[in-house]
Amino acid sequence: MDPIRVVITGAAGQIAYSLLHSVAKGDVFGKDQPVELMLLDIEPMMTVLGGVVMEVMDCSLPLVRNVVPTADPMVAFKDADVAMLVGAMPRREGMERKDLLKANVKIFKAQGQAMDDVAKKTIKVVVVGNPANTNAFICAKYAPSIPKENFSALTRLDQNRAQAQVANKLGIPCNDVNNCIIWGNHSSTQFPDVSYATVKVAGKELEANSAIKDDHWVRNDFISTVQKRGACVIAARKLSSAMSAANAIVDHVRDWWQGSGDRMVSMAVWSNDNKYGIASELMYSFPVKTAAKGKIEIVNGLKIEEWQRERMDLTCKELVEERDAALAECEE
Ligand SMILES: NC(=O)C1=CN([C@@H]2O[C@H](COP(=O)(O)OP(=O)(O)OC[C@H]3O[C@@H](n4cnc5c(N)ncnc54)[C@H](O)[C@@H]3O)[C@@H](O)[C@H]2O)C=CC1
Ligand SMILES: O=C(O)CCC(=O)C(=O)O
Repeated sequence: MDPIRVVITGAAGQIAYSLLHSVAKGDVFGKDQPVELMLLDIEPMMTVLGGVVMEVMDCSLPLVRNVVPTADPMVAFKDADVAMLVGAMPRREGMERKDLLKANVKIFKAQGQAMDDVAKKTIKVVVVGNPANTNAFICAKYAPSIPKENFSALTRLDQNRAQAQVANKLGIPCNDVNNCIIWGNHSSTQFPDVSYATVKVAGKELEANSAIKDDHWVRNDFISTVQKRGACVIAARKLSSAMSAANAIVDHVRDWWQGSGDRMVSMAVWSNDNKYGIASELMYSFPVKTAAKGKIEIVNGLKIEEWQRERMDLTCKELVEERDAALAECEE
């Protein structure tokens, strides 16, 4: 099989350090798919990145056909099939993710422009660097020759956090929880929702709500725990999540490349195809299904109650504000 060209930005940073091994050994694209790794970081990090390249080589992994460290986006994105856009400044304690907008959004403008010039038009892009949804919007906007459907932002970490909270509440393994949804922004306004989730308890498939039997928890503590999880990790580690973020990137891109099957998963995607009344031209997280190497389809038609509507609209409002601020920043 021919190798695919996979770009990882922020390649000298902490998330990439956890991510590279999984990508290189076939956890994302399959155990028979060779990869060329295009590792982008900024010029001052080239020595560190050189060390990362040595380590990738020293893993002696058969699927790795080439590793290219570079500080030049035009080199990194040339003919790229997939891009995992991690490189950006992380927030520190006390900041909201949108406080990073000014520092980070122009990175994604420049990378969108580079992709527009040199990447394959079929490239699949996941944006991780925060504020992830809005950075993905900017990246897509500045790559007009690439379909908007090829861009996404990571909310899988939030989905995994939600699944883990439900599993913990019921005392069951995480893989017995399915279809938890993250609506909206990867921020403290996000809406983690178990209304359509199913769980397996004592061998029986049940609706999550009937198994949990605690509406107050589902509408309050559960939501705020997931919303604030990133901040709690920062408070404890003095660094933002990295292992769990890398794990979520693997889940997101694997499901996009290999298909999600019958499961709904959450991805922030171009909002224009939604039937939930969410404004167009946003990167909003929805329940989606994916066919292998195919288009991401929003799962439309789920019944929405009033209390859900309010939360979905609140996070939408924040995304509209972020988008407008980002556009103003990019036009300066
Ligand atoms: N969406 C999500 O679920 C999550 C998002 N994040 C975000 O991911 C980003 C990266 O986090 P970490 O790896 O922990 O940060 P880090 O600081 O360890 O690494 C970031 C790397 O990006 C590089 N970088 C900066 N500007 C760049 C550019 N223009 N091109 C290429 N590389 C560039 C830096 O030199 C550094 O090596 C942060 O913005 C963080 O907030 C983190 C966890 C979860
Ligand atoms: O919380 C942050 O700002 C950094 C990491 C992150 O986005 C997360 O852990 O969800």
